[in-house]
Amino acid sequence: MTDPVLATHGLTKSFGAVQASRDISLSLQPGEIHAVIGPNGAGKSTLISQICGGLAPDAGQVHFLGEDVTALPTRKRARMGLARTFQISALAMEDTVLQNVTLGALGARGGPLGLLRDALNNQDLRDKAMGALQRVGLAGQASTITAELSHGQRRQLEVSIALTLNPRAFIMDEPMAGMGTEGSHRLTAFLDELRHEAPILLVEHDMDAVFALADRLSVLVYGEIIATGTVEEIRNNPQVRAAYLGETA
Ligand SMILES: Nc1ncnc2c1ncn2[C@@H]1O[C@H](COP(=O)(O)OP(=O)(O)OP(=O)(O)O)[C@@H](O)[C@H]1O
Repeated sequence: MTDPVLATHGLTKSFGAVQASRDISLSLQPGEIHAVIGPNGAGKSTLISQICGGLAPDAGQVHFLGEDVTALPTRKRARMGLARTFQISALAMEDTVLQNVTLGALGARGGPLGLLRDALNNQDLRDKAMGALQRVGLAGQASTITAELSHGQRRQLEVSIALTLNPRAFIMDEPMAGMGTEGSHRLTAFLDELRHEAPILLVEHDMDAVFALADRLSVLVYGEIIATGTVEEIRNNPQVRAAYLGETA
């Protein structure tokens, strides 16, 4: 097996008496979509926060690109190319699509945020932003006010911002949330292509999308990974069916 792009080793995190992560070890291979599924409160957000640097684990490590990044702040992990897209959108709704991506690209460069107006007029940054918009198919909406985008287009916009980071791995927190059936289908096709840019750790409740996309799934229940495997293996795992999938699989 090739070296994983991202791996956790024995991540453990408690909040008082609640063990939100119990000895979680998982990996993300090049080109792979690895989905993490589990019921509400299973510990998915806690896991993502530890991977991205928002929460420090009580024990365990996070390795990214072969480096132990457990002690690095979120910002440094992001600069290394750990690109998170958010469950709750952090887009500036009153700004144009291009402005949102340009500001994202500026953040990636670590430039002074006090010079926003300069940044928006900086040709290099604008070119980089337009390039990212082209890759997600949003170049035609560059001058659109972000609030006017559909849910699916907002997700594409978030990904285009992430693309300006030169991502080496995507961490996606419920990208299908709030999408209609058609939007989910389109986003599914989009993510299927995006995996070639960088592998995706996908936390998602939409099982149709998960089953269509995931090379591997890990099932999280009460802070613990009870199974990791292919879609077929997970669908047929009696423990998973009992704990989570029920009859929907
Ligand atoms: N900051 C916190 N303080 C105390 N308890 C917390 C905190 N964050 C999470 N928890 C608890 O840890 C457990 C896991 O929560 P987490 O939000 O990670 O689950 P989740 O799988 O992301 O849930 P959902 O699918 O509903 O978003 C829950 O019991 C939750 O109440």
